[in-house]
Amino acid sequence: MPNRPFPHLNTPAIAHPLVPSSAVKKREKENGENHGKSLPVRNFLGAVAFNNITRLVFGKRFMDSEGVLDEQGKEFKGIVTNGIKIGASLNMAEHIPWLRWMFPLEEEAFTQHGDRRDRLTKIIMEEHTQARKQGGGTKQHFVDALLTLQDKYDLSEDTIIGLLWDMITAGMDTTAISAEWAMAELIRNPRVQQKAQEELDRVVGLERVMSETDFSNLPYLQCVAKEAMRLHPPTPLMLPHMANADVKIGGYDIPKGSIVHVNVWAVARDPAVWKDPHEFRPERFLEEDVDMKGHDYRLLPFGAGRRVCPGAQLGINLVTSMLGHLLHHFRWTPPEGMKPQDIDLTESPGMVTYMKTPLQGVATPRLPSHLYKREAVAASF
Ligand code: HEM
Repeated sequence: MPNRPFPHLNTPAIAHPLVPSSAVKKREKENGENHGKSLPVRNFLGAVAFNNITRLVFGKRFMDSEGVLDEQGKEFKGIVTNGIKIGASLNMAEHIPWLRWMFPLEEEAFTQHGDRRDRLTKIIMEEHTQARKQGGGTKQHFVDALLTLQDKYDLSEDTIIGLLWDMITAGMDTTAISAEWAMAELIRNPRVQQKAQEELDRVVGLERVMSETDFSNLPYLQCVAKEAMRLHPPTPLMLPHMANADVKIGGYDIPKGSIVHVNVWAVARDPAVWKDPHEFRPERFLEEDVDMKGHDYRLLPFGAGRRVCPGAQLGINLVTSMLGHLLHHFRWTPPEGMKPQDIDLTESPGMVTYMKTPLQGVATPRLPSHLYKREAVAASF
């Protein structure tokens, strides 16, 4: 398998996937002063998504508990940022052929980027190989799973590196964007926010933090995540597909070889299949259980068929977890002087659709203070 880039997701979805370490330190100091302040929600979600993915894929948290990046983390961040930059030019050149002359594919820049990415990934792969050799107690992260299966499935090093980075680019911004849209809807709809918090208080209580095992008892929270992904699928046109045969759909001829985009955004807002499609009303999914992992064509934020998102359940769990923690720990309101309905839901156009105006929110704690302590997480295997 070639080392496939992920151009659709390489758009600048989260402008700052990491909160700069200096900003985090400052934030730590100012913790008390944040009370009542309007916060850039995207920055925090971007940092959480980054940590989630690097821990899943590499078993590493490149940030310490203070939010400071280590050397590898800085290099990793540089590679992600550069990928976003050069990926955007590839997007344009691929999708608007008559503009290609304006966006030369910059082969040299791609080669350099690939080399830099491969260099770092190989170092991390070697660390995992050594750790596995040295002790049986190592955890099975995605990189270990691939390295263990390398011989059995004849996986080249290029393939492994490509798969690792597919996970990183596909799983990071999508989850952070989904959570940001959901939080925007929750601040705009205090009724929904309160109902989700009442459920959390009933199920989790006020003396511990939520965990993934609580999800099955939090049906309304799950509906909130689903309703957010119905109205705001992060990849509204999915990934480009190619017709492998001549087909006729809805009276249109699609010749073999055509590049096809499915507008899942429009399908999920179609008044012919959704009642009050523009209303953010999670209850609709309590009334009717609609699958969102590729089986019900009214709701396809993860696509469908053999190229369906392989990280769908993981993505749902990550978004549900972010929302659950944010709602359980804090009551969220708009910045002072702004009404909930004035939150700007304009989309920034692109293959990945993020909020044009980054969400700002005021967080008021709801739990006892000892539940806000930062837990140090081991940055090793
Ligand atoms: C809310 C979160 C997510 C959303 C909305 C989402 C959505 C999508 C969509 C729409 C596709 C294209 C499907 C198609 O064209 O038919 C896709 C592909 C993909 N996603 Fe996700 N995704 C999410 C999270 C994740 C996560 C967490 C991972 C892994 C860590 C992941 C890994 C992938 C990969 C590897 C592909 C490419 C599959 C292929 O080309 O065969 N995604 N995703």
